[in-house]
Amino acid sequence: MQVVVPFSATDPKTRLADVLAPDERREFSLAMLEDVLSAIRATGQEPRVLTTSSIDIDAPQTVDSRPLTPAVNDVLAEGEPTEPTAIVMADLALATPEVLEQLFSTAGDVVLAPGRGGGTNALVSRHPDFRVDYHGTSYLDHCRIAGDVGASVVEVDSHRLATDVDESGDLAEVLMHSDGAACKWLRKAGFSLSVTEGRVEASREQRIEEKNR
Ligand SMILES: Nc1nc2c(ncn2[C@@H]2O[C@H](COP(=O)(O)OP(=O)(O)OP(=O)(O)O)[C@@H](O)[C@H]2O)c(=O)[nH]1
Ligand SMILES: C[C@H](OP(=O)(O)O)C(=O)O
Repeated sequence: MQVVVPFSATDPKTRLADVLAPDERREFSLAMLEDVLSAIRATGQEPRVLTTSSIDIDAPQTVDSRPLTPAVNDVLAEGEPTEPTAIVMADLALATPEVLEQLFSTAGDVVLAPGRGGGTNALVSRHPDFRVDYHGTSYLDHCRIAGDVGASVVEVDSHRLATDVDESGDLAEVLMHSDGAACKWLRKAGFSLSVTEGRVEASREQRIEEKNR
């Protein structure tokens, strides 16, 4: 199986801009990528990163500056017809080898791990004609596309794979359910769990320069 991890290197995680500065978003994205690559390697697979520009990581990488959908569709089109392809997003900071193994070993022409909010956080394609169409309700779109090419679809129901880290509310999930590089990065940056009106959230201690203003 080829396992490909798409990664946006230039201006990643813009939806976290309310809580993280641009450099911090880049660092935090790389920490999540590190966690995802480690979890994939622990399943025995060797991941390849599909990145928008060259990055300094210890993993094979392919640079493709085009948007996500055409870049991934080229990977699917160029794969060996007999070899399954897995696409695993780089912002799955809660991913473990166990849930990835479940994804990789689930039988089906197209195996989808939906994200909360309509996305497709990870998939395996064993069908030569399956293609992706990311963003919006991509989970529903991928079910339809699979149906159109006559591919069977199986869903993997996993909290860890459903939790992609997009918005500030998702940071609490990382602090609660991970102890990897992304969690450590958040703690070092001053984030911790707090409970406000019965809701758990990740709040950040005031930075020293702000306190001194
Ligand atoms: N290769 C590649 N990967 C992408 C691209 N856009 C997003 N990704 C990756 O695809 C996954 C899902 O990304 P999104 O959450 O939709 O986008 P994001 O750039 O991480 O965050 P936002 O700017 O907040 O939308 C993450 O692993 C991203 O790093 C792209 O244009 N090319
Ligand atoms: C790539 C996109 O991610 P989201 O924008 O849902 O995080 C999707 O899964 O379609």
